[in-house]
Amino acid sequence: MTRSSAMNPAIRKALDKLGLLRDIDLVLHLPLRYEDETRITPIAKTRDGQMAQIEATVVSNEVQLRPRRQLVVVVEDGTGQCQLRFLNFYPSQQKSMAIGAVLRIQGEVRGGFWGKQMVHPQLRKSDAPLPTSLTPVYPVGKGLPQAYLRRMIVTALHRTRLQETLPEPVWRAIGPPPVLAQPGLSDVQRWWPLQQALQFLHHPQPEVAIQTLEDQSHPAWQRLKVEELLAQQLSQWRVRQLREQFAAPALTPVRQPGQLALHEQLLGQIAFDLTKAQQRVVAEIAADIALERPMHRLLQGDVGSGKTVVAAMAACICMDSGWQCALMAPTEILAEQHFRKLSDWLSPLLAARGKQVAWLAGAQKKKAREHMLALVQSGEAALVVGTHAVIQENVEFDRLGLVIIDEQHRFGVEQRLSLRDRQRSKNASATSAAEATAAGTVSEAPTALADSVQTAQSEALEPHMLMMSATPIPRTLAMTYYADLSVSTIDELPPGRSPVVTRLIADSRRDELIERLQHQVSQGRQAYWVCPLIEESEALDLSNATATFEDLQAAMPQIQMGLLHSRMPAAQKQEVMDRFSAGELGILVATTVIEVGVDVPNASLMVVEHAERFGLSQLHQLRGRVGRGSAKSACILLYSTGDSGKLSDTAKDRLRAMAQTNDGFEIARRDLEIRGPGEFMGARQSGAALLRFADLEADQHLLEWARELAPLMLRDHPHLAEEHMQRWLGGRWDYLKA
Ligand SMILES: Nc1ncnc2c1ncn2[C@@H]1O[C@H](COP(=O)(O)OP(=O)(O)OP(=O)(O)O)[C@@H](O)[C@H]1O
Repeated sequence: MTRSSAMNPAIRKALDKLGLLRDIDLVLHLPLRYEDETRITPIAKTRDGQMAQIEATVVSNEVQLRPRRQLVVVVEDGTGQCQLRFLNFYPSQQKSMAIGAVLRIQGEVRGGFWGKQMVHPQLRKSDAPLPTSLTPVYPVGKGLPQAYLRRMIVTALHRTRLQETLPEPVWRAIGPPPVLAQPGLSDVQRWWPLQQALQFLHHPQPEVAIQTLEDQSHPAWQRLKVEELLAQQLSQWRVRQLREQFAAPALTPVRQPGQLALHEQLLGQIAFDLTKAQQRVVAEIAADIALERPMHRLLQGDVGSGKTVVAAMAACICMDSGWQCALMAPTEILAEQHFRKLSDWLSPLLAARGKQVAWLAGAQKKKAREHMLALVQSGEAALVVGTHAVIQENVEFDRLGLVIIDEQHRFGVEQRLSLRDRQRSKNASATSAAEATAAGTVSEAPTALADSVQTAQSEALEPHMLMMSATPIPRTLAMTYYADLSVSTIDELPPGRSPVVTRLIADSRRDELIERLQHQVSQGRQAYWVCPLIEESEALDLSNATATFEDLQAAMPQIQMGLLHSRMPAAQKQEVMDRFSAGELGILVATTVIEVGVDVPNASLMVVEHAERFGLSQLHQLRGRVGRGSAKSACILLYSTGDSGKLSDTAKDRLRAMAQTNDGFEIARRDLEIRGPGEFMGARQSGAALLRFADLEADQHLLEWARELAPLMLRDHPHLAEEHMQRWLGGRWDYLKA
């Protein structure tokens, strides 16, 4: 598109904001709705609430001062009269509506005591020819006039000749796209060529039912949705293909003669047997990291399903193969918890091999950090656990084979990439030095080492990635935005868990609740009391939690309580957590720092204050802190209706969903329904292309088709596939490569 250099800056800004940079972007900017300006309706035939166009003569025109200053014009067309009201108007407008003027008037008709009325209708000269197609109404930003955008789009449509990227030979093997069955239409009639579909959607003929356009069930819309979904699937497949070109170390455990491998020793050491689901996902991960291309796998499992031990097994297999493993968590509390658990399990086993577990976190003292960095660099730290500190510039690994990221939602895509990219080059040099000293288990296993060194010599190796998430991803999302990841799902809880009972209680019954809680805690149960996050201010957050803590202490003086919030120094946080874990504290008052991963099986009660302020997945995470042992557990969602005296509909939906189900998948599905994919996915999708036209739930049948076609199209028609992605994703394609 050649943009005039004289373009008004506000318009330029609005166009940029809408991503309307090229002709094709304009052509793909489709109407929100349509207005029918093709017909004139006699006033007598207009209905209350209808958008109508009338043509009539002005019979009176006056400025009234009550109830406020307004221009009231009455028009008549021989079948009836209609009153036009303008609250803001220029003298020139008043003039153009002089008595006797014939006008074409468009607006919503309202019936009232004074007869038919239109408020702020649009006016046109009556001698302009009537359009022959419906008038599109486009999404416009601030500063972009609708009429201006309409003209730009007409020009762009005129200039653009779209090559058909989906001719029949492309999809012959899997059959035509399953566009909505329209009685009486053949497949071909339903499958509109793209150019025709776009022309039509911008300027549809008036005889088509507006309903099928606005609910997007019309074949032209279906065509567009298929296009969009296909572009998205193609890009995900491309990401996968690109990644598969990179090389990774094949992590195959090597056992020293006469000694069990680490992962075997770990199994012998933990106090429980892995569930079938845990065994299956360990096997899936082991098979994947044994390959010489980087694993990119999501390990999902509901809260409390036992992901940590699976991560530990993966780490052991990596170390058994002579490579280092890094495990990162989004908060210090969680990272520390992982560190403790993994150190308990593995430190003695690693010590016997001259190796250890290292700890890296932001709040660390300089000396301790330097010591850890040296261990990581020399390879003596076979396992490195920490927060974001693990991916900072100055952390150099000797030979990093596997990165495990807990709660991947909270790590930005860029952070993940930074780790991967730095490591890719680092591994290249580390492995090409044939003397690479591996973790003890393989230092005397020449074949495995020689093999991995050989593969690494010519190419850079990139570590395998395992992302863990306790927010299960609904199937439709997994098929679209996570299509570049392999997924392992722990779909079974460890035995002996009883479901958490969830109750909704109004804040007005707080005293009653405190009384019951006091009774339960005095019987030896432990409880969390969670205070809401106040987004605008961390300070408010803190004072809120502190105030609640003080109130609760005053109300239950004989109960030992602890307070936990994100501003506390790490050591103090740890001390409070330790005392709670050890059963010394009956109640832990906390902000959402405990949301992810905190594991104190003995705690069986949870109160979430102002539950209406939390998101659904977040509530599910919080609730997952109880019900982790065999004791019966309960979660009380305290809600407050605030000044308005009632809850918003979404808050009601969320709280009801929580009370109805404990199933993380069901909760994720409802969360997606309530929030939509953009918010649901948070960081992962910031800036990335979300679907504009297709709807993940409603258009699932089209999605399945696109998913089936994408790999075939890339293989058999790569040029058309490329053209298709360029058309739909344009500049956003680079981001998706991440
Ligand atoms: N197979 C098993 N049998 C019995 N207990 C198990 C089993 N696997 C894990 N556990 C125990 O279940 C609890 C929850 O495990 P873990 O902390 O790994 O869960 P998680 O999946 O990480 O949950 P969250 O996402 O809520 O943090 C832990 O106390 C763990 O020791």
